[in-house]
Amino acid sequence: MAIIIDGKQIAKDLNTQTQQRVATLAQQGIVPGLAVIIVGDDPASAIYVRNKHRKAVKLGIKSVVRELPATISQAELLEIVQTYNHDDSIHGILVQSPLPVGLDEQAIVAAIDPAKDVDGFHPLNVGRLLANLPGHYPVSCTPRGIMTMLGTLNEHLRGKQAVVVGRSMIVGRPMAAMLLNADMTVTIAHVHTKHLSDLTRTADVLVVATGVTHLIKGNDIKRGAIVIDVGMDRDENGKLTGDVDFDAAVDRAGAITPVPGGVGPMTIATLMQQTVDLCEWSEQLGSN
Ligand SMILES: Nc1nc(=O)c2c([nH]1)NC[C@@H]1CN(c3ccc(C(=O)N[C@@H](CCC(=O)O)C(=O)O)cc3)C=[N+]21
Repeated sequence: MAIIIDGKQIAKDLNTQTQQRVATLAQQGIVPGLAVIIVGDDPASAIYVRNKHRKAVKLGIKSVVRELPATISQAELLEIVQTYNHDDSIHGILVQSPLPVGLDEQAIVAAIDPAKDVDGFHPLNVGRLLANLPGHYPVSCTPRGIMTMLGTLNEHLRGKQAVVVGRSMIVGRPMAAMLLNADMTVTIAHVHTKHLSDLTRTADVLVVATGVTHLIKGNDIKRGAIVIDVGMDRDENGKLTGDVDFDAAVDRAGAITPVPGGVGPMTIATLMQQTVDLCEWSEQLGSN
C-alpha cells in the first residue's frame, strides 16, 4: 500500500505558517492584500472564488473580490487591472479563469504588474521559471504546491525520471520546468503521445493533469512511484475523482495523492503563501 499524501493536512500546515507570517507583518503595520477579479457568472468559478476569499480572510489577508458582468469590454477590464496595479494595499492580483468569450485572457494577464502576478501566469514570470533564474518571482500555484508536497516525502529527486502528462500553461508546462529545476529528467506527454503507458511506467514521479477521468490505470504505474493526480473530474455518479484510477494505483505506487484532498487544497494554500511572498518581496522583507 502506498503512502497517501495528505494534501489537506499539508495545506493546513502551510496555512498555519502563512498565518504566522501575516501576524509578523501586522506588527509592522503591513497587511498583505489579494484582489480576485471574476467576470461573468460561471457557478464553479463563483465557488472557487468564495473559497479563496474565505481562506484569505481567515489567515488575515485583505481580500477584495471584484465581480464584473460578462458584458464588460476588454478596455474596461484592463482599466480595472490597472487600478489594482497602482493600489499599494494590493500585493496579488488574480483574474479567475476561464473568462467569457470575447475577452483576451492573455492580454489581460500580460497587463498585470509582474510583481503582483499571484498566479505566476505573466509571460515574464513564466520565462524566469523556464530559465530557472535566481531571485524572487511568483510561479504557478498548482505545480508549486505539488513541489511542496514532494518536499514532505524527503525523497531524492535528482537524476530520477519524471513524466508529466498534460502540457497546459497552468500545470503541465510549469510543472515540467520545476521538476527540471529540481534536476529531474523530465518528459512531457500529452494527447498525441504514442505508447503513453510505456512512458508512464518509466516514471519515478508521475504527474497527471489531463482532465481525462481515470486515464492512468494501475499497471501504467512503476512500482514504488510517486503519483500526483491533478485531475478534478466527475465520475458517472457525479462524484469528484481524478485522472488516476486511485484504487488500482494505490497498490502499485509508493506514494499517491487522493482526489479530493490532494492537489486542490494545496493550490489554494499556495496562493495564500504566494500572496504573502509578494507582499514581503515588495517590502523587501523575508526571503521565502
Ligand atoms: N486565475 C485562476 N487561478 C486559479 O488558481 C484557478 C483558476 N483561475 N480557475 C479555476 C482553477 C481551479 N482551481 C482550484 C483550486 C482548488 C481546488 C480544491 O480545493 N479542490 C478540492 C475539492 C473541492 C470540491 O469538493 O469541489 C480538493 O481537491 O480537495 C480546486 C480547484 C483554481 N483555479
